[in-house]
Amino acid sequence: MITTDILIIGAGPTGLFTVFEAGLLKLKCHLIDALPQPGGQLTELYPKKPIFDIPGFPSINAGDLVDNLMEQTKQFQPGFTLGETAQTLTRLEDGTFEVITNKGTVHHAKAVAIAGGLGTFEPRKPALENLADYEENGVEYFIKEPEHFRNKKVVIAGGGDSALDWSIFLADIASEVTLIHRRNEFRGALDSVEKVQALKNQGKIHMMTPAEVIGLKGEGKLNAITVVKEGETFDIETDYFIPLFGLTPKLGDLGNWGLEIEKNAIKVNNSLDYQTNIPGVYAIGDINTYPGKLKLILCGFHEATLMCQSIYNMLNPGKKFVLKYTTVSGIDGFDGSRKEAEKAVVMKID
Ligand SMILES: Cc1cc2nc3c(=O)[nH]c(=O)nc-3n(C[C@H](O)[C@H](O)[C@H](O)COP(=O)(O)OP(=O)(O)OC[C@H]3O[C@@H](n4cnc5c(N)ncnc54)[C@H](O)[C@@H]3O)c2cc1C
Repeated sequence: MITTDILIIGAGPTGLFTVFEAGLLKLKCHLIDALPQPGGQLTELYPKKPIFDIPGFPSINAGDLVDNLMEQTKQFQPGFTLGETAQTLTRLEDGTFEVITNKGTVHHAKAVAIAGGLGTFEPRKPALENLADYEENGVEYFIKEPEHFRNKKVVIAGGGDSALDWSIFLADIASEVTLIHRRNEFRGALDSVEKVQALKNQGKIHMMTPAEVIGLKGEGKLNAITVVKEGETFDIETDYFIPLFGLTPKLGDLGNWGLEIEKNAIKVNNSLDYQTNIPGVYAIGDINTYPGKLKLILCGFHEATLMCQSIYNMLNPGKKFVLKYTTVSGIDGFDGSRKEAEKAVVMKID
């Protein structure tokens, strides 16, 4: 069992920043995310897109922002359960919570922060008759551990950034990489398309376009796929088939936790602390709704900050807490008044 002060469901930017704000208050955090890596939409949907509305950064790539957030959380040593979905929430008699994931991991926490964004991202699956027979038996929708594919034959299908980027990455790891797309044009970044083209020319990636996977074969485990290309049907031997057709966001199990839901989002008390109708359960970032809600990264950061203050007060009733700033030294330009400044900036918790 994993025990923590705040269990954060969702390791997107909002969940990650919560770790920092909670850490300042000496509250320990553990994060669960359905995806195999942190970063939420930023990592999964637009890692290379620049963002222009993060205060202090005139422009920052989404992937770099996630790296920075991870760096910022490090000092508070959060725990991570990645690649698992929070499935059930139970409020125990003493007011604490038990959350169990789809893989049976049990978490115990004093407060729960749902930072689930648009919900879990469900992979779009190809319409293949016996697909379910091969899921986790050769058919994969996420690449959690690239080493898993070392010296294996891999077929990737898709025309977006994920399909291109993983084809490039696995070209150096797998014994054979085949990229199949039903159109001749790819939707991904030009740079990635050029890299794939170069690897194709070097014989490191086989590219098949326009082509489509129409069947899966193998006794118990996948060992071949059937492809149709320009009217011709043939089999390709492979160890893995990885369709990367994008992800669909779903509120999923969170919708069955007794939370007040409005238009696929969790209703919160915005004027105070983003608490839901279940005391001790909060919803922050894209997943919540209240009058005037804006689905922006900086709004998630703000909500996380107010929520942490509320959780601190809930867990420490009557304890005086003076929040000031996080910097204690290096304030350039302060001389005569520096003493006063330092007094003001020390975090005082008790
Ligand atoms: C193309 C695009 C461009 C954007 N550009 C900007 C921009 O320039 N500026 C800006 O401010 N915003 C932008 N946004 C919006 C921004 O990405 C979101 O506001 C932000 O990602 C919200 O962060 P979050 O942490 O609340 O949620 P998310 O980033 O969605 O992260 C939520 C995480 O929770 C996980 N999760 C959900 N349910 C569960 C569960 N039951 N169990 C386990 N894990 C779960 C998900 O897997 C996900 O990783 C953009 C969005 C898109 C799609």
